[in-house]
Formats: sequence, C-alpha cells, structure tokens
Amino acid sequence: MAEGLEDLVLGLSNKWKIQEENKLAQAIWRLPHAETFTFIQSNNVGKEVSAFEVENLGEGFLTAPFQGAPIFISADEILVGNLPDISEVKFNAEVEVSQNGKDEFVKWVGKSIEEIQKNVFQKVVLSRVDVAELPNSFELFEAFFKLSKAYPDALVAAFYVPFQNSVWLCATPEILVVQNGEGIFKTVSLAGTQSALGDKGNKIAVQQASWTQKEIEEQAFVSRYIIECFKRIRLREYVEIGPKTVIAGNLMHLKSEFIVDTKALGVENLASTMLDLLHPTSAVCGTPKEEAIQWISQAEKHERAMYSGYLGPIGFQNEIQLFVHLRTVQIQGNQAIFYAGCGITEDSIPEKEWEETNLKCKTLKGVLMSS
Ligand SMILES: C=C(O[C@@H]1C=C(C(=O)O)C=C[C@H]1O)C(=O)O
Repeated sequence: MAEGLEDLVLGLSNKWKIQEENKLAQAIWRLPHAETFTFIQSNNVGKEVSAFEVENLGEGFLTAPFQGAPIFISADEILVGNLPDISEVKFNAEVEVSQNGKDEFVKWVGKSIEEIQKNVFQKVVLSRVDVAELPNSFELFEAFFKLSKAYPDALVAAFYVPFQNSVWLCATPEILVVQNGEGIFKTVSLAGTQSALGDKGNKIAVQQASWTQKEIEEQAFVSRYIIECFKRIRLREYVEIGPKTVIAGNLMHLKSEFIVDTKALGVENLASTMLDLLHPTSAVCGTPKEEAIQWISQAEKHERAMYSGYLGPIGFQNEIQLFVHLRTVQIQGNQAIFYAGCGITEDSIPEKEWEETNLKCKTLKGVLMSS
C-alpha cells in the first residue's frame, strides 16, 4: 500500500473498529464520479423505518433488505475526505468463483423456465452465493478505495449495523430512486448482461455489444414495471431515455432512464411513493412480483438478507441517492459471501445463466482478490 493511503486506511479503520466494539451503526460511501468519500457514524444501532419516511429522516444512510423494513443510519458524526490518489487497480478476470451448487442452480433455472411456459410468472431472478476466505492482508478501506477507483460509475459503499454482525461492501451500478435538490427524480431499468471484456481481457466498446431477444425482453420487463408504477399513481409526464448499452465494470447492461421534474409538476413525495412501489423491481425479483417472491423463497436456500435490497445516502443537500444493492459482498470475520443473480425468461439457457452469476461475482472478487 502507498504511504498516504496506508495512513488514511489506518485512521478510518481505527474509527470503524471502535464503533464496532461499541455496537453502533456506521457507513462509508462514494457516489458515482465523486472525488470525495463520506464516512458517517451513528450514536445508535440503526433504526427501522418506513420507505414513506425517506424525505423526512434527515442526513444519513438508508439500507433495506430484499424483504423487510429499511434501516436508517443517522449521520451523527460526519467525515468527508478526498479519495486517495491510487494507481490503476488490476482486475483479475481469472479469479476463481466457486462452482458449488451449480447443479441445483441450473435445475431451478430449468424449473423456472417451465413455470414461465405455464404462465405462472413471466420473469424471475434467481440468485446464488459464493463463499470464500479473505486473504489475511484484506483491509476494508483499502478494498473500498480500490473499488472506488475501479468503478467510477458505481455507488461504492460499506456499512455496518450491529444486529447483522457483518459488514457489507458493494459497488453497484443500478439506481433505484435518485432525486436531486432541484426536485428532479430519476429511476432506471437495468437488465440484460454480457461481458465487457474480450478474450484477452481487453475492454470491448459499447458499440460492439450485440443483444438477443432474450436480453431485450428481459430489460423491457423492468421498464414496463416502472411504467406500471407510474400509472398506479397516475403520473403520465415522465421522460424516458434508452435503452442504451452501458458498461458496469467487467459487464455490459441495457439501461433506460425515467426522469420526472417533480417541482414543475407539483408532485410531492414522489421519491418515497415510488420507492415503496418499485422495490423489489423486476430487475432483482420478477414479474408479477408476488408470484416471483414466492418462487424465489422455494428455489433459494440462502437468505438474501441485504442483497437485492437498496442502499445509499439520503438527506444531504436535500438529495436522495438510493441504489439497488448488487455486486456486493457480506463480510463476517475472514469469510466473504459474494451474492449474484440473473434474470430468467422463457428464452433463458440454464448453463448461461450460471455463467452470468460467475461474471457478476467477479465484479467484486476480481478487484478484492487481486494483488
Ligand atoms: C441480479 C443482479 O443484477 C441484475 C440483473 C441483471 C440481469 O439479469 O441481466 C442485470 C443487472 C441487474 O439489474 C446481480 O448483479 O446480482
């Protein structure tokens, strides 16, 4: 580690450890393209809140599980710092992802396709975990800064809430609900996945991406779901941009943006209303939502916990910056649990879906487990 970085990491790490010992909540994040990070510590364990309160909670960090109430970490102490100047981060595309559970996963993808053919649901997102041991040299803040360098477009965040007894660290590309100080609301539909790296590990240009009907349809499900949510609150005036191909680290996705000028329209509390309606979106759950949740609870043997929930800072400069909790790792001592999922439609090929989860696990693992 470079000298300046070492001092910064040590300082943050000491503060983090003391807070953990005192069993109090804390979070650190770097917003997409920001040159600073924000580290907050709370004087409590984190408070269960409702999505409807999101406009009124004050400054802090919100994190919600896949299912269940969001938790608010209040910013009782705030430290804003410049990101350290670290050299290019190596991405290790060869890092190994455990193949445990492959047969079971492939079997459930097959079963999901049968349910889709029977019209029980149209799309479902199944996830898996990859459990690994962290190297002795692992340092949370070094990992945080490496991810910040490697993934400028992502929200990079880590948080700790005592009752979970673990730390979560992510670099997510997917906006759930963002609203700026001028009242401009944005949500996105992000789905469809392919590698952004060529055979020799070289980066492929977005113009070279080619999408099949499967991915186009898969992303359209998410867009339609967002439009359905707008319809439910009779909101007709939104701007839709896309779908366009975007790069998210080692991967490419299809993305559409939906933008609403809440001030011009005179709509209040759109962020909290949409947050409640959207989560969990069809990008991480499926369509229709209830049937997909039901199926996921049968198919998955692990708890999703905070994976595929949402997270991000709220209340700073009157902004809301909530992202879908993806490309994430749960850290318990020296054990790391990487989570990844894939959208299954009628045209899915089970083996390919498994491969997709391997690539998604590598987004974090390829940075954290590289020298
Ligand atoms: C579920 C995940 O990603 C989501 C699913 C995608 C897909 O199925 O193609 C793409 C982007 C995300 O919306 C994940 O990364 O774990």
